[in-house]
Amino acid sequence: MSQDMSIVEKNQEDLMNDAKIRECWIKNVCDNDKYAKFKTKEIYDFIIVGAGTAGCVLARELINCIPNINILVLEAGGPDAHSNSLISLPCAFFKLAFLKTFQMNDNDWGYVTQEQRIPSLVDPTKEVVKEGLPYVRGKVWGGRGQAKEYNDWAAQDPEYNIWDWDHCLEAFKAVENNSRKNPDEKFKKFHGFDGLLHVQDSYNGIYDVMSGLIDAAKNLGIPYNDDFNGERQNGVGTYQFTIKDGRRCSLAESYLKDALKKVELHQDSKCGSFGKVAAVDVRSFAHVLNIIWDEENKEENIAIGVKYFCNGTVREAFIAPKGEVILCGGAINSPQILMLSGIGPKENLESNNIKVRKELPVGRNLLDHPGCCIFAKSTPNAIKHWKGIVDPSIEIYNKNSKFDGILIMPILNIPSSVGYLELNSNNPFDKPKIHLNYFEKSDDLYRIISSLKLCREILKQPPLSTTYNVKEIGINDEFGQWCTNGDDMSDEDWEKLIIKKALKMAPESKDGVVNHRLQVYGTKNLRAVDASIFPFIPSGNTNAPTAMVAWRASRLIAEDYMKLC
Ligand SMILES: Cc1cc2nc3c(=O)[nH]c(=O)nc-3n(C[C@H](O)[C@H](O)[C@H](O)COP(=O)(O)OP(=O)(O)OC[C@H]3O[C@@H](n4cnc5c(N)ncnc54)[C@H](O)[C@@H]3O)c2cc1C
Repeated sequence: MSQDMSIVEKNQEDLMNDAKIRECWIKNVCDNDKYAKFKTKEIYDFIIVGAGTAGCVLARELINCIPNINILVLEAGGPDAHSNSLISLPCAFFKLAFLKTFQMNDNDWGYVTQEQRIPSLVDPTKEVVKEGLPYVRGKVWGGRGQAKEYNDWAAQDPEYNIWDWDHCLEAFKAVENNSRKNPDEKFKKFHGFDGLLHVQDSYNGIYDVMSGLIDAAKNLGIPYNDDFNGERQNGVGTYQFTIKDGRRCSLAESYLKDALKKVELHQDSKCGSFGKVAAVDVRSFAHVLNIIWDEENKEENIAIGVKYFCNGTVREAFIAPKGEVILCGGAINSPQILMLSGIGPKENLESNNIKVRKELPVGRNLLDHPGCCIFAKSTPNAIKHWKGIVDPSIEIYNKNSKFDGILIMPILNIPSSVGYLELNSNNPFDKPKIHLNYFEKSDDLYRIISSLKLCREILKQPPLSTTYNVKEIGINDEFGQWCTNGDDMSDEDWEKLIIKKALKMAPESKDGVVNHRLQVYGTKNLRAVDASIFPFIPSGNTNAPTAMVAWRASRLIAEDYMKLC
């Protein structure tokens, strides 16, 4: 490698300044300029791109697993305390989405998906067209699924065994800090109590009407479930939330801030002065543009650092020997960075004047959980919030809204339709084209329509219909357009209503982009560790599975690093 890979030398004054800046970071005050002037050359053992769920867990786990390393975390957004305070409100997403306010602030990437045209389920000779959707993606420091799904990850090849349910459960438990009161042995088998991701039962307890909703579902033969992250995922019941003291528990708040506390000074044995600071540095408003490759060994695609934009200038950060660049930019941005760096589908790269270093199906396995809402009025003040599941492939939950009533939202947890994304241009600030392909496969449409129909039946059941005077008032798409209030919807009406709108871990022969150790095929020193690597999307909310992936990845990275010592 061409760079001078000696560790950045710091004198004692620098270290004191570092400590001050670190303190500032912990208080959520960032001052990039001040920081930048103390660095002569930016060299780190690990460069993590993105301080979202995966980046925060990974930074904390690596700094604690591997002795004497330093880590740079580059995040395009800012610390979360700077951002919209609604982020920490447990139920704010619905408000944000409906009001479209989230996309108007700096904590979002402002993506809009491509228009969709799919064959009609009712009349296959026709097409149903739906325009692009605002696609919220967090730009800020930042359910689990079923055992079978992780065993499917593992079944891809013998070496993928490290992702079977037992290994994943170990990681889920390691990150979890569950505060359920008096957990029984069965609960303890599936949950952790010492991690930093706080999980709790509904903050407000169970309202009468929630019990009413549960009873209404039970009337239709749906069994009760008191732990959707336990042995089975189907049934009706209340969810646990990643909340601490009434606020959403962000991984930045827990994992990243904990990572920042660890600072070790290592003496340089030759001159006796301080040689290395082992710590995590986080740089906000630092947009990574592309990977820097070792141009002396072109064929090997050796990552040696990243180019990033911060405070109006393009900067470079490099990795030390044995170091790695780790992409944690999320399901849209990690593929985009790879493609901008020459790793991706040949046609899309060449049409954007990007030299192809390695042809891989980057961005071709884009999976998501589309949903739809059904609203019903009830007696005043009956509901605050509640969440439950009926079937692991379809999730139904409700939240309070501007009227007294229930909002039930079926979500397609196991979609058959697969989307993709592609570069719009070779400009790193340009948004990629996102093709969600929601409901492209007719069984997705069939399942979501069936679940909406089931919701209507639940709403008609006592005690909802009797004690709470619940009456359906309409169905609404994901971003707030009222579509209908009819009882007499034809199949065609249902269809029109609903159609509105990645880096796979797998063997290379099966369209994989990263291997079982999350290393990008055809490259060296480069991994992707985030929600983009799911080979199949877990049938639940994806935050905890992403944290689990990052925890598992930290162990794999540490193992590989130690082997090189
Ligand atoms: C609106 C919304 C609501 C959600 N609600 C829930 C929920 O209630 N429960 C749940 O379990 N899951 C939820 N999710 C999903 C959850 O947020 C994701 O599963 C999780 O954040 C994925 O983690 P990640 O690390 O892959 O990506 P992210 O958390 O998105 O992190 C990626 C980070 O990388 C940064 N980044 C990207 N590109 C660059 C670049 N070029 N340079 C520097 N930094 C970059 C981004 O700014 C971001 O901070 C929700 C998602 C959304 C969008």
